[in-house]
Amino acid sequence: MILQATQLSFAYNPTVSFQLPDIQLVAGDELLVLGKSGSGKTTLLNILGGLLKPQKGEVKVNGTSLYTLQGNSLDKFRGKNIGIVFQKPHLLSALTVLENLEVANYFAGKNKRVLIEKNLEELGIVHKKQSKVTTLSEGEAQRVSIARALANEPKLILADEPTASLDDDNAEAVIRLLKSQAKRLGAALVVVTHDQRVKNHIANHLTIGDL
Ligand SMILES: Nc1ncnc2c1ncn2[C@@H]1O[C@H](COP(=O)(O)OP(=O)(O)OP(=O)(O)O)[C@@H](O)[C@H]1O
Repeated sequence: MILQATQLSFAYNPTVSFQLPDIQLVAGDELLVLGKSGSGKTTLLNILGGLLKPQKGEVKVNGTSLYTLQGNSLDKFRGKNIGIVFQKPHLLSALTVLENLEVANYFAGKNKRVLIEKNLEELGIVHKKQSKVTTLSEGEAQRVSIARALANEPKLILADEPTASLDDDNAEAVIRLLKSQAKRLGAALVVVTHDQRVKNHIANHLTIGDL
């Protein structure tokens, strides 16, 4: 089992709280998370990614219960095992595209230069590898953040609106890469989206919030 989320609940404050559905994914599984704006999709993804501790329940990734890991070891585990594509790219602005990806490798104790270049190629941005990330368009930066999420060959890939700022061709390339990498790595893939173009590519759907 790659991902096992059980009996999760989370509250930002007494009026904004969520009971979240159980999720079980094995290697190669793909899941699309749907739900209206504000229903808690990003919150769920952050909980699954070890970024937001739930008040109740458990998240197990590849057999490890995330929130039993303390501080540094949770960060290390995340770096090695979980690839997260954020809604807004979080890149290191002083660095180039390639350096951003190499830093991700470095912190996970990996060196995946060949894979990184291949992914950049597939995403149509390999010609930007020496560019500072501040010079990229929104869509290019989004594709770099996808390459970064995949750079450490994670077992769990979590993507929050990964195609939001992309045209049809690039949206297609992104979803193709996420799916092919998940398959190659024996990873599980969870995608949060409103994008109709993505809905047609992932059969397994989960709707959260009031139904
Ligand atoms: N740090 C926070 N403090 C308080 N409330 C928050 C916080 N972050 C999110 N919320 C609230 O929690 C709810 C769920 O937010 P979340 O971002 O998970 O929704 P979402 O389903 O991803 O929405 P969208 O589709 O618009 O991205 C929203 O009502 C939001 O205002």
